[in-house]
This record gives sequence, C-alpha cells and structure tokens, in this order.
Amino acid sequence: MTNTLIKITNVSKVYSQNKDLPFTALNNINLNISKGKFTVFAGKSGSGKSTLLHLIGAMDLPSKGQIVFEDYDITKKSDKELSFFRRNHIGFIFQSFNLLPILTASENVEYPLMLQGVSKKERKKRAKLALEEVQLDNKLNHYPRELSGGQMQRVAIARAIVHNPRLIIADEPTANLDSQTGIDIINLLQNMIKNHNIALVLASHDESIINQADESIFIKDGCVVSSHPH
Ligand SMILES: Nc1ncnc2c1ncn2[C@@H]1O[C@H](COP(=O)(O)OP(=O)(O)OP(=O)(O)O)[C@@H](O)[C@H]1O
Repeated sequence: MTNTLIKITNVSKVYSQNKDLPFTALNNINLNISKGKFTVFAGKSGSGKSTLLHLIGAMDLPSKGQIVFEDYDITKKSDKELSFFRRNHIGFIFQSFNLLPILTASENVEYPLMLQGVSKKERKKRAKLALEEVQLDNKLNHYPRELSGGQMQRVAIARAIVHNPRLIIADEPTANLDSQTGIDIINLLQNMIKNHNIALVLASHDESIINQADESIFIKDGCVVSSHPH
C-alpha cells in the first residue's frame, strides 16, 4: 500500500494577469506528500509557499503539470467538482483565523458540516466534540471578538477537523500569535493529526516549526531546493 497522499508532477504556476510580464511563481515542482505526516513548506517571503499550498488544496489550478490526490487528479476537474472535493477532504487554517464574526465558536465549527448538509442536531454534537478536543468547550457560545488570538486559532483548528478531512492546509498559522501561543498551537495540531490520521501541510519560515515537522521542503524562487525527512 502506498504511503503517498498527494503526487505533484512537473507543476508550474505562471501568473499572467499582466500579459506583457507573466510571472513564474512555481517552476517544475516534483513532490510527494505523505499520508498522516506533518510536512512544512519553508522559504523566504515570495518564494512560492502559499501558491503551492493553494494548488494542493485545490483552490487554484497549475499552469502546467499534474496533482493527484490519492487516485483523484485535481488538475482535471471542474470548479464545481473541486469545491465538492475541498468540502469533503480538506481542512483550512489561515494566519488571520478567518472565523465568521457573526457566528459563535460552535456555529463557526458547524459551518463545514452545514455545507455538507448534515442535520442541525448532528452538527451541534460534532462541533462540541471538536471544540472539546481543542479544550474550548467552555466557549461554545462565544463570538470571535470575545476570544483571544490563540483561542480563535483553536476554533479554526476544530473547524478544520470537524468533517474528518484527509489533509489540513495551514498557511503561517502562528504568524499572528505570540511565540508561546504559537508553540502550543503547533503542538495541538501535531496531536490532532496523529489522533485522526490526517496529513498536515503548513507554510512557515519559523525555524522551530520547520524542525518539528516530519518533512521539510525548502522552496526558493519557485523551485524546490531541498527536502529533508526528520
Ligand atoms: N495572484 C497573483 N498574481 C501575480 N503574482 C502573484 C499572485 N500571487 C502571488 N504572486 C507572486 O508569486 C510569488 C510567490 O508568492 P507566494 O504568495 O506564493 O509566496 P510566499 O512564499 O507564500 O510568501 P509569504 O511568505 O510572504 O506569504 C510572489 O512573487 C508573488 O508576488
């Protein structure tokens, strides 16, 4: 049985809004992402980390090449198929938390389940369990403005796992947190992916996070320059 979750073959991304000056953000990337492991994309600002995260998270399409998620070629699907795929298989965590301000912590976590058509009763039950896992079941009815940064990111983690995804994508999830809270969030994420057998792919330039990963992939000017399993 293969251990590969995502196979990335000869992938390039050219941004061509400016027709006279197209910009190659990723140049012929070849990579495998392992099932259930913690992988970090490391590299300087502008190196192409977020662009690659968007491609493997099926949020954008490459200009060239192929990305296969288990047996599903996400580079050959329609927008509708991709949004269905994301909804069922991927959880997202962002630097600025991206919680909906008019929803409570519980309602924010229920949101991906609502998109899947899960009943209200079942949604509430699963959101409570997910918030228990991030030790926030005492804040179920709090709004994001009533939570600290670390608590908001824990709600976002509960929201990312509540629908049992195969992959979590996290773009600089600790950049807006103080260093101790950042360490706590990474430890929590590591425990969650282990308990649920989810792969985590995270973009960061923080050395302590890079050292904690199962695999770190260094990106420079849109190219993979090295890859280290720890
Ligand atoms: N929509 C876009 N149109 C044109 N150029 C873009 C677009 N998105 C990103 N780029 C360019 O592609 C390059 C890679 O951007 P990307 O956001 O992937 O970098 P990054 O490594 O994630 O940086 P950071 O650490 O600052 O988030 C940058 O030079 C950026 O300006």
